[in-house]
Amino acid sequence: MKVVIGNDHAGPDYKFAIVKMLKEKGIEVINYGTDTLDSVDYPDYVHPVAKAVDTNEADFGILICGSANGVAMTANKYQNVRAGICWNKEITSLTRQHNNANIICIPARFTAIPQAKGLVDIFLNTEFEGGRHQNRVDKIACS
Ligand SMILES: O=C(CO)[C@H](O)[C@H](O)[C@H](O)COP(=O)(O)O
Repeated sequence: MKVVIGNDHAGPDYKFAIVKMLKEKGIEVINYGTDTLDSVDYPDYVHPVAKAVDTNEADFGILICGSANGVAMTANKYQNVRAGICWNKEITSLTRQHNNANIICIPARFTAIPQAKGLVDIFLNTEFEGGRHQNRVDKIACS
């Protein structure tokens, strides 16, 4: 499994903890996020992640900003990206099971680091259910 990760200044510590966890599990992870707390513009760090997922260079993406809204809005501009904002376990499971999300967006300013690590673990280990949900996912595209 190949994972790409991006974050703005709200998320370096979250990113470091998540990357460490993934590497310990033997998962390949590429860091496109900023590594400092200096203020940046989140789209600059989202586009490389979304492009990698959109083109199937990566299996999954992880995006982190303060509220998760900005990174999700940017990533969902890409035709093959389904980015969902995840802040608890059940929402995270459903985002995979029902929506076949390929990018998890984590609100760093509204989750703790251990919680965020747990959500990533759930996201990467939950299967899409298909069936009626496949029909709905197929209708997301606007053209
Ligand atoms: O949450 C975000 C975008 O949805 C970003 O993390 C921004 O940082 C957030 O909008 C707050 O901005 P600030 O410059 O960190 O105050």
